[in-house]
Amino acid sequence: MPESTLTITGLNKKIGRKNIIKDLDFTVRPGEVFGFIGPNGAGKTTSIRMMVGLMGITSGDVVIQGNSIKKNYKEAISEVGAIVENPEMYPFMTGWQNLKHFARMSDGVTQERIKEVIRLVGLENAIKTKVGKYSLGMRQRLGIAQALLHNPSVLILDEPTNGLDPSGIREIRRYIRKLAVEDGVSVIVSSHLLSEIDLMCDRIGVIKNGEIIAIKDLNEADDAKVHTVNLILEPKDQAVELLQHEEKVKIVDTSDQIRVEMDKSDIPQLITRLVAEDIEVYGVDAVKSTLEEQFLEMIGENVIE
Ligand SMILES: Nc1ncnc2c1ncn2[C@@H]1O[C@H](COP(=O)(O)OP(=O)(O)OP(=O)(O)O)[C@@H](O)[C@H]1O
Repeated sequence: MPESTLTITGLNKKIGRKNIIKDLDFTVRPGEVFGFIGPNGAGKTTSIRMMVGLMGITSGDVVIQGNSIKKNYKEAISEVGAIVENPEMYPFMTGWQNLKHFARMSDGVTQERIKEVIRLVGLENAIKTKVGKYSLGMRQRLGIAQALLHNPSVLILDEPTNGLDPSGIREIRRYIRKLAVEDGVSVIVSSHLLSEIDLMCDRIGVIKNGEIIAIKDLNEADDAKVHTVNLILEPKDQAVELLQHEEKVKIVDTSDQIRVEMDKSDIPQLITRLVAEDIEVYGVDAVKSTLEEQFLEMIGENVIE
């Protein structure tokens, strides 16, 4: 198996005099779900439009299963399935009729394959129902089924959870994970809300002002991650003074409780030190900072909607 299904190198998009996408570089591995995260206007849709051949590339390249989108456009694009704008489905036709209709547009999609994609997205029981009666989540799944008809190795979904309720989000998450894990499809999902997609992603790439500012592996063991620790210590002033001299501790707030940031593994040592200095420990509460908080810190904003 190749190490990466999709490789983006030095991708740039200039519109007029504005550099909208700047030197994008990342790879997506086989069977991986990659989250493409950034606030509105960061450049997610523009990047995705270049990846799926809907928009010209100013410089750089997108290589899919070894095929450059610039040099071997047809081969590269045949490996991609995508929902970029809202999937165009006919509400007066059943799910099955819609898929038959789209199957006619690509070469070599068999009846068997149509049944297979229906199973993949779990729409067996609703496939004879008119799409007009589908929930938004079911429509999204039908859209995914359509994008998978020609058996692509990469599936690209722009904001797939947009407008879905929590149960719809859970459904999409489940089918996307299944596609990646059981069928080895590489999936790229974009979102401006990390909380909606972090559970389905193996890695995330954070984009801001057209640049990737961080790539984060969500499967890494996180024991060593920095925690926010709330401490109740007496006498407080003496405790704060001691903490100020601790190299591995960063004081965040002392107005009410004492709040610090530190590695969880350093907590026992700190407590030993406090006790040795005759400080009484009434409470220690370690809270891992959520990915959402880390993300907001990275993009330097408190509100991203
Ligand atoms: N055709 C265009 N001409 C000029 N500027 C454009 C054009 N298309 C996009 N932009 C600008 O490029 C930037 C990135 O837009 P893009 O739609 O890719 O962001 P996004 O991350 O997908 O945001 P959203 O989540 O709001 O869709 C924005 O500042 C947008 O105004």
